[in-house]
Amino acid sequence: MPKPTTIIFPSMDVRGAASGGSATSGGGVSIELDSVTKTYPGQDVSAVEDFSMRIEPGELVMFVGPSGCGKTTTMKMVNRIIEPTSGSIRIDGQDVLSLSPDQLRRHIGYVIQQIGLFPHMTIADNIATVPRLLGWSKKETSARVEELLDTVQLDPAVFADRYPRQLSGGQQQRAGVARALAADPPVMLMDEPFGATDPITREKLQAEFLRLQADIGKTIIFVTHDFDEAVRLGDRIAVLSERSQIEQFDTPAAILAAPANDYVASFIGSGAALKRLSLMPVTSADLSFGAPASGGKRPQLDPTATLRDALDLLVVTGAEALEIVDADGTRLGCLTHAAISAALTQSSPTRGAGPAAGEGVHR
Ligand SMILES: Nc1ncnc2c1ncn2[C@@H]1O[C@H](COP(=O)(O)OP(=O)(O)OP(=O)(O)O)[C@@H](O)[C@H]1O
Repeated sequence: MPKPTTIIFPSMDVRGAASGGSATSGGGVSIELDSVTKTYPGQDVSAVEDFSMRIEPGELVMFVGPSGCGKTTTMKMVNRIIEPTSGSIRIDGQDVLSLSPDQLRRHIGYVIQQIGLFPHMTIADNIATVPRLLGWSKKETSARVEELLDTVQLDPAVFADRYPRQLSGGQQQRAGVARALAADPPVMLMDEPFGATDPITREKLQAEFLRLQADIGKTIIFVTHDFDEAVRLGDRIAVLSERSQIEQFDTPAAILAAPANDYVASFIGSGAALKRLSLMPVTSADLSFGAPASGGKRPQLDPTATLRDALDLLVVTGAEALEIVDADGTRLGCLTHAAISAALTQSSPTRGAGPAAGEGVHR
């Protein structure tokens, strides 16, 4: 992949030179917001007030909160679609207010719910927009377009020359992600990117996105209304209330195990224990090695499955225990209801701590 013509985030200079040009080589950079406030003209109350947060390179941070709490305003100040009233924002240590907004936006991927593909341009031309603005050659640009269409699982032979209206909602969303990744930006801002898709497409896009992020390791701010989406995707979740006040900022496992207050607890909703089990691999429970009880055959589960999968299987089959067996057929032990309950109790992390051992199976 060609290198951007202008490097605006200092550490990207080093990484860009060393990357050798893979499709997904960018890595991420830190984002720091320091006492950021936004008061819209004519408004008495700020939409965002005194917001401070540091996001580590390569981290995927979810902003969750009710409609109107200031999630989008906070996020859009990072690429200066909205200008802060006061405070500072640094990307890779560099003050974004010192950069030209156009330059800044070419180095920050942006994906929104409405997708924002240009309707009169083909999918290939849509994806090529930023590389062209950055002065990449035709050959480099078309190679990049093809590579990205492959990355988001849209066959270039089928989709490159189509127009957005000739794609399904989920396909358009994938093309939107490809366009945001075109110039390999170190930072991505995603505003309810999967919000308009049906539940099945949404789950598929989330799974694809997790696989992609495991490779590309961008620094991502991802806005969602959906707490379950935040749990599934986020390295950390910021639960926000009015004026973007941070009620809790921690890993999904830590928030589920120890919500900071009633507001956060109400946001988690029912089923916190089940949500936590979906973050824990079966191997985080104590597996026992006794012989199968009544000689009957027990249902089997792969060690990559979660404790939530295990509980589902126990309930559906009515079995008293499951056998955990790896892909080579080696028996790792058996898993009981009691062991699942014990794993849940033992793994309760203290507030502010990282994920408990074995949690975080989604990444
Ligand atoms: N251009 C604007 N002028 C005045 N007020 C605005 C403007 N844009 C947003 N607001 C107000 O700022 C507050 C925060 O809006 P924002 O869009 O950031 O919230 P949000 O949490 O992203 O909401 P949603 O989840 O519904 O998208 C809201 O009260 C909104 O009405």
